[in-house]
Amino acid sequence: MATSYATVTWDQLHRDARQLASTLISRGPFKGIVAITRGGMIPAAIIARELDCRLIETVSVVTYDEEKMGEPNVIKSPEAAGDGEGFVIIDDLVDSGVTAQLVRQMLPKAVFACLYAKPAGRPITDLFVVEVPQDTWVLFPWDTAPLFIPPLASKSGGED
Ligand SMILES: O=P(O)(O)OC[C@H]1O[C@H](OP(=O)(O)OP(=O)(O)O)[C@H](O)[C@@H]1O
Ligand SMILES: Nc1nc2[nH]cnc2c(=O)[nH]1
Ligand SMILES: [Mg+2]
Repeated sequence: MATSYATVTWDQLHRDARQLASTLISRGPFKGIVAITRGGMIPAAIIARELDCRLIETVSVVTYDEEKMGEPNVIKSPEAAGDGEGFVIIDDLVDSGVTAQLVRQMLPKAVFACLYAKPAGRPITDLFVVEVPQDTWVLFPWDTAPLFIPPLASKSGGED
């Protein structure tokens, strides 16, 4: 169970995806992108725009039910990417690295890149943007909504 949470805003995610794209430029050109659904799809769309890449394949791996980890289950394979040659795999993050490892086995010649990496998954990546502590759960913009917080001085806010 995570001991803390890190919230990523849309702005931050966009900046981090652009930074990943600028690093990927020197590893390309790429024939296409393989997005790991669902979390990799928005980062992949931003990177595809920056790299002027229009061939996007997906691979669907179901590993987590909310914060609970289970056995990874591949429900769609990345047929169009062959053995991965000329492709870059994009995900939002690596945590244990189980999802990344499974996809790398399917696409051994692809480059693997993600926005955020926890220490256990970091060695499986070729590229990532920000390292996150292992016990922190990353909250993505699609997981969250702005919430009203009462002022400290209000009767219902602040100290109990
Ligand atoms: O390194 P791991 O421990 O395998 O965890 C990382 C994976 O977990 C999350 O996906 P999730 O399975 O929650 O599915 P989603 O992308 O559809 O939300 C995240 O998007 C990564 O794909
Ligand atoms: N949203 C989210 N999904 C995950 N899947 C595995 N680790 C994480 C995490 O830190 N945040
Ligand atoms: Mg995912």
